[in-house]
Amino acid sequence: MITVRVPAKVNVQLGVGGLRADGFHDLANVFFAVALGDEVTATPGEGVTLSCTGPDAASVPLDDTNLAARAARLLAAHHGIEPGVHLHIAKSIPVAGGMAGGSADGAAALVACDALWGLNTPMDVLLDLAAELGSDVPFALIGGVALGRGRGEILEPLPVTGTFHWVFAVADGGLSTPAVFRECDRLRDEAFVGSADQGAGSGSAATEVPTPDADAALLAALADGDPAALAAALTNDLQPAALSLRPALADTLRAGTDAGAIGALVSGSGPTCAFLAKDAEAAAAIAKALTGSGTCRTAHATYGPVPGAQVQPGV
Ligand SMILES: C[C@](O)(CO)[C@H](O)COP(=O)(O)OP(=O)(O)OC[C@H]1O[C@@H](n2ccc(N)nc2=O)[C@H](O)[C@@H]1O
Ligand SMILES: Nc1ncnc2c1ncn2[C@@H]1O[C@H](COP(=O)(O)OP(=O)(O)OP(=O)(O)O)[C@@H](O)[C@H]1O
Repeated sequence: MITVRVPAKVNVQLGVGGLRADGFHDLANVFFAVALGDEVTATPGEGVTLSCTGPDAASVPLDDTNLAARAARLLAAHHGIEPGVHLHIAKSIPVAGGMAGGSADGAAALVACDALWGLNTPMDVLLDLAAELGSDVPFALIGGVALGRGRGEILEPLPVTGTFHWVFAVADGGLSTPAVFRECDRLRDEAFVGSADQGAGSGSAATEVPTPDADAALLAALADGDPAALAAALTNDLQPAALSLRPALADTLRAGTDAGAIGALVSGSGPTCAFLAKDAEAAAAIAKALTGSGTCRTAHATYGPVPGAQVQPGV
């Protein structure tokens, strides 16, 4: 039996470039791995079977569409073997929450099956398989803090000092990642049509947005371990789209700021909201205030960065 612990992520910068011909967007995506995570346990079995426990377990598909099952099959196919595994997902990461929960389980299943089947697959091969599964999956393998370029799968680990304290406000119900990217494009096209420039280009502003760069002030804040500077530099180009689809998130963001958060943003494609706190004590107080605020289902205090998918010793 192999148990792998895997982190959720928050994007401390999510710069979204133009819509590509393949339907993806080029990103400047600064991933940050947090201690809030899932555990995936692999035991020998026939074929690939799944089970899941946790508050959101009813929303997790237990068929071949589950990213953990897809990961097990992809790894077996890569090595030309028949997969034999039961995967149990102990789920703490909110489902469809913008924290890459499914991607985390995919990464954890790659690592767990690799160990269970004694394959010793090199990390660069695991990263390629992870990128086939989804744009967020490679980061869940490495964890820490990293810049993701391309559609988010081309990773460069970033230097970071110390520990940052976070609070995550979990919403009722999820948001579909493709729907949020589509809304981002729609808002960009709408802004273009309303601008004085209209008529100058092809008429689709969404395809013409240049790919953003990582923000130098944000990278310095991470390297210096400076929460106030990081709070000031947090940005998410998907936030207007998430707020457009779920206007009540503005109340959640305000409730966290009113409770003392030094920074607040929508996590990835949402609807989870992320709050940076000045220390662990402040994070606990903000989580308590948010939980009682009526603007979210629940809130968790946590910290990071933490490593990516890791086999748990002796389990
Ligand atoms: C929003 C983020 O979570 C930020 O880290 C990611 O960009 C999303 O990553 P993910 O959930 O792993 O997404 P994927 O499974 O690769 O893609 C799902 C869908 O999201 C959209 N998508 C995703 C990544 C990207 N760079 N551009 C996109 O437009 C596309 O419509 C794609 O079909
Ligand atoms: N292991 C899994 N855990 C949760 N959802 C999964 C899993 N595998 C597949 N899914 C499907 O993927 C959808 C998105 O789930 P997920 O929790 O990964 O969203 P997310 O955190 O918003 O993703 P991201 O932040 O990467 O955009 C779910 O609604 C579910 O149908």
